[in-house]
Order: sequence, then structure tokens, then C-alpha cells
Amino acid sequence: MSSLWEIKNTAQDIAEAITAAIGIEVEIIDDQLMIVAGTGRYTEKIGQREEEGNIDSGYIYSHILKTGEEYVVEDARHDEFYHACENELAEVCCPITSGNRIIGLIGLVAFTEAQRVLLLESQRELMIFLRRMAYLLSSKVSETKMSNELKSIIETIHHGIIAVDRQGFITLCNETAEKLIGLGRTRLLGLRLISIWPDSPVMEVISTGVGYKDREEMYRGHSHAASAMHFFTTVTPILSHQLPPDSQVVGAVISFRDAADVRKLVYEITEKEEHSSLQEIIGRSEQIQEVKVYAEKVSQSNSTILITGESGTGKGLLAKAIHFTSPRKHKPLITVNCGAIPDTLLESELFGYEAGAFTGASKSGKVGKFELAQEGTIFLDEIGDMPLHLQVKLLHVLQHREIERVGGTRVIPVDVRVIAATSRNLEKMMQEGEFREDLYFRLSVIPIRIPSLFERKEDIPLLLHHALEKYRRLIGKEIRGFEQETMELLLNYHWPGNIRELENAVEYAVNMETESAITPGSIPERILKLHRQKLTNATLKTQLNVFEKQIIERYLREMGSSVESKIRIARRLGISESTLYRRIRELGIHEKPPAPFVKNDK
Ligand SMILES: Nc1ncnc2c1ncn2[C@@H]1O[C@H](COP(=O)(O)OP(=O)(O)OP(=O)(O)O)[C@@H](O)[C@H]1O
Repeated sequence: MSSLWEIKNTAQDIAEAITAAIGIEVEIIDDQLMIVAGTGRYTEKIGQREEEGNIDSGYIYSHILKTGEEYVVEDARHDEFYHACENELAEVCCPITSGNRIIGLIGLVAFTEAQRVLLLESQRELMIFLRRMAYLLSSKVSETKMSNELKSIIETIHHGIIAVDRQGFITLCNETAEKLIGLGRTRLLGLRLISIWPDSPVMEVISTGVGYKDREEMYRGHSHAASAMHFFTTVTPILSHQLPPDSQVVGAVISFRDAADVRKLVYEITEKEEHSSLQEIIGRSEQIQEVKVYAEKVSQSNSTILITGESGTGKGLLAKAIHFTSPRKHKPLITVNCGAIPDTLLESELFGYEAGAFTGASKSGKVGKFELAQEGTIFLDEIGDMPLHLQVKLLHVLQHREIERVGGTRVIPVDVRVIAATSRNLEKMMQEGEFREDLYFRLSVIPIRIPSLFERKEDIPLLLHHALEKYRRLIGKEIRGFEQETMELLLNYHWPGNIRELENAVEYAVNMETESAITPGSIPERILKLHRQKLTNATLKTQLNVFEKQIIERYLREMGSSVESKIRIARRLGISESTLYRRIRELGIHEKPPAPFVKNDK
């Protein structure tokens, strides 16, 4: 639909005003030759297409719409362009333009001789008058267009928008504002803002003319609206003129976002953990299977969990898997490493702080990790490193499910599941007064202990292959497995750093290895050294046997294990074939060439 239709009432008012002033009939046509407004005989033609109207015809209106020229028809019956059909005698036409576009025209039409004389005698003045009317119409079109665009922008925006007048009465609001406040537009418009947000500084902004940006505000407990409103609010004064000295504050625009949405955004951008599941916890041992079954069960409740185990046993991995198995899986999982944050910062990191709480604090305050974890899970890693004064605060949170920000007085309810973990011996710490007993019992409602790798050696091959697969792909090497000897060496290592150390060792080996299977020479020196030490402490006979075994295995691998190969190997080693066969048997060497240790199943 042409833009003139959006202001058809104004167009009709103008048409009638012109006729009332000069006594000549008026029609206002859009760019499709449709009559938008008119007086006299045109009144009943509103909404119809101009007769003979066709934009490509030679018809005068088409000509004006194409060229944007003003036109005066002095003698309609003899005009080469004019096709008089209603006894028109003369006409003055003026295009209506909006920017570079011609959006319609106004025509003054004479049907009597007296009107014709008037038109022709005053054609200059009338044209100036029509130009002004056309300008008025096009301004109205632009204004309406802009206002419609603004309206849709305001409605599509995800922020709540409210405008208030100088007295603080609400004059405009968008749909998001209705939702966030919990009141419909009909109730909001005309209300004083302070009747729904009692402490809002908006009147101060209006009196000082100084707005503010993204300030955290919390409103609650008034009669009209939702019970708790927690927003980040920006208030901008509205000025009557953009430039002094005439500019005066005539109101304010308030744009606000729900704090929960802001938290969600912060989580998505900065904290979002990759999804994880219990299946990712690898291990066939009975101990780890038990842990997984138990974790699955307890994931469904909200009770606090305390995971213990040596460093690198997978406490973090388990905490993550529990969260993503729990009903809170679509809500945030926030991890705080209590041991990695300086004591002085840990409190504000966990509980947040109010604006200006301490020197160096941000002006707008800070949301703490507990608040960020709302409705989700907080994983407090290295809980044994938490200083005693914070242990008291944490105990309070666990008991009352609420926090108070540093420097604040408000109490903020939190719905957060707590999973804590430590590699330290909390019982011993309690005895030494380093860990509060009451907190320990609150935390260990559900205790889970992850056994060290040394306690579940049968998981080592599986974990080694899992790590090999990961780093082989990452580094881009074709390594199929571990040589038998390497595997034995790794199986006999005690892995004090548990799975983390195992992963690091494999990453190192994949980087170093030039063969198609990991050889002992590629594994970290630390592990090899221990192996050598063990070997050095063994008897001469044992050491000789180990070396002899390695030599024969290497020959079998390189030359093959067929009867002919064995004849050749014996010859090369300077021993008889029967000695070779005997030593293969005695040293437990596989008849087949000792293929690299390749993963078979999980
Ligand atoms: N059972 C497992 N299966 C597969 N990977 C594991 C397993 N356990 C641990 N890992 C991996 O080992 C590494 C160390 O795990 P994680 O950080 O969870 O250990 P942690 O016990 O929390 O260590 P720390 O006490 O030092 O914080 C991670 O890369 C993790 O993915």
C-alpha cells in the first residue's frame, strides 16, 4: 500500500481545508493513481483508481508521477495530455515528494467557468499554496513512517523500555517492559514510575539531567507487580532541544534488562562448560564402575556432594558429569578453584560485591559466582584451600541458601547445588584446626571417593589408549599403539599424578615418537629413570634377562618369526637355533613377532 494511505485522515483534512478556503474541488492521488482523499464529486471516489488511470498512459497524472513536474491545465478540453471525463475545465496539479520519490499529487479541479477563471488568475499563488500542502503531507508521511519504524524497533528490542514525562508518569512502554514488570500496558501507562519502583533514581536524572548506565537495581514487594525485580538499568534524560541554551529535560527513557538474562549471557560467553557425561569417565575397574553407578544415582538429588581423591584422578570431570546428568543440566555450571584465587579476592569472587564496597571495586558492583550459578551447580574445587573465615560464610550459604554481597546489606536467595572437591585430607585438617568440622559435615552429605590410578591398575591400558587416540589425532600422527615393552613399563609405573600425568606422558610420547608404535625411548625421562633405577637394583641375572629379551624381541620384530627367520637370527646372534628357541621359551617371548600393543576393546 502506498504511504499516503497511512495518513489518509490527514490527507482528507487537508483536502477539505483547501476546498473550504478557495471553493474548488480537490483530489489527492497516490503513486498508483488511487484516490486517497477528495472533496465534492471526488468524495465518493475515494479508494477508487483514477479513471483511465494507468501509470504508463499519457494521462496527465501519470506524467506528473513520472516526471515530478507541476502542471497547469488551462483548457482541459483542448489539452493534448488531458482526457476530461467529468466536465473538468481546468486543473492545477502539484506532485507530493518524499525524499527522491514521488508519492502522489494534489489536484485542484475547476468544473465551472468561475472556478476556471479563479484557478487561472491565481495559478501562481495557488501553486505555492499547493506546494506547502504537499510538503505538509510528505512531512506527515515521513513522521508516520519514522514513528512506525521506531515503534517496531522498541517492540522488537530485548530490553524493557519505559519513557516517563517530567513528572515521572509513564508515557510509553514496550512489550518486554510489560513482561519484566508483570503489568500490562494499560495499567502501566499513566502510572508514576516510583509507584512500581519506589527507590528509582529517575526523578534525580530528570532534575539533574545526568543519566546513568547499566546500574544494578532491585525492586520488590509493592502492590502492583511481580514480587522481585532484579534489573540492570540505564536511564537517559530526554531533552526538549539537543543543544543548549534551549534544551530542557522533559522526561527520561529507562532501558532495563533482567539480571537473570545478563547472568545467562555472562555464563554463555565466559564460563560455559563443555557438555560432559558419565560415559566419558573411562575405566573398567570395579572401583570406577561403582563410582559411576553411585554418581548417576546421586546426580538426581540436590544434596551437596564432596568428591575426594588424589590430584588428577578426575574429580573435576566427575563433578561436570554429575551436573550434566542432573535435572539442572540446562542451567549454569560454575567452577571456582578455591586454591587458585588469592584469599583476599575469593570472597568477592564467590559472593560478589556492591558498588563501591572497597577501594578498587567496580562502580557498578559485581555479581558473584553463586549468583551466576542460580538454578544450576557451583563446583568448589580445592575446597581444602578455602580460608577459615570464608568457611564460616560458606556454611551459612549451605544452611540458609542465601548470600550477602561484600559491602551489601541485602540478602539474595540462591538456588544452587554445591559440589565440592579436594585432594587434601580434610579429616587431618580438621584435627589440626584448619578445616571446620561443621562445614565438613554439611559438605559431605554425599561423599564420593575416586580411587587413585595405582589402586585400579587394570584401567591403565584403557586410559593409555584413550589418551593416545586423542593426541594422535590432535598432533596428526599415525601411531597405532604401544610396544609391549613400553606398555609393561607404563603398567609398572605408580602414576603419582594419576590420569593427568598419564595424559601428559602420552602427549609427550606422541610428540617424540617416530615409529608406528610408542617405543620406550619416547616416554618421559622421569618414568624411564624410575624404571632404570628399579632395573639397576635388580640382580645381574635379572638385568641380563631383560636386555636379552629386548634384543631377541627386536630381531624377531625386524626379521620376522618364521623358521627361516629364526635360523638367520640365531646366526646373527652367534647362538644355535635350539638356544634361540629355548631362550624364547624361558624369557616368555611371544612366538609371533612382538607386535605393538594395540587397543582391543574398552
Ligand atoms: N576416568 C577418566 N577417564 C578419562 N579421562 C579422565 C578420567 N579421569 C580424569 N580424566 C582426565 O584427567 C585430567 C585430570 O582430571 P581432573 O582435572 O578432573 O582431575 P582432578 O582430580 O580434578 O585434579 P585436581 O585435583 O588436580 O584438580 C582431565 O583431562 C580429565 O579429563
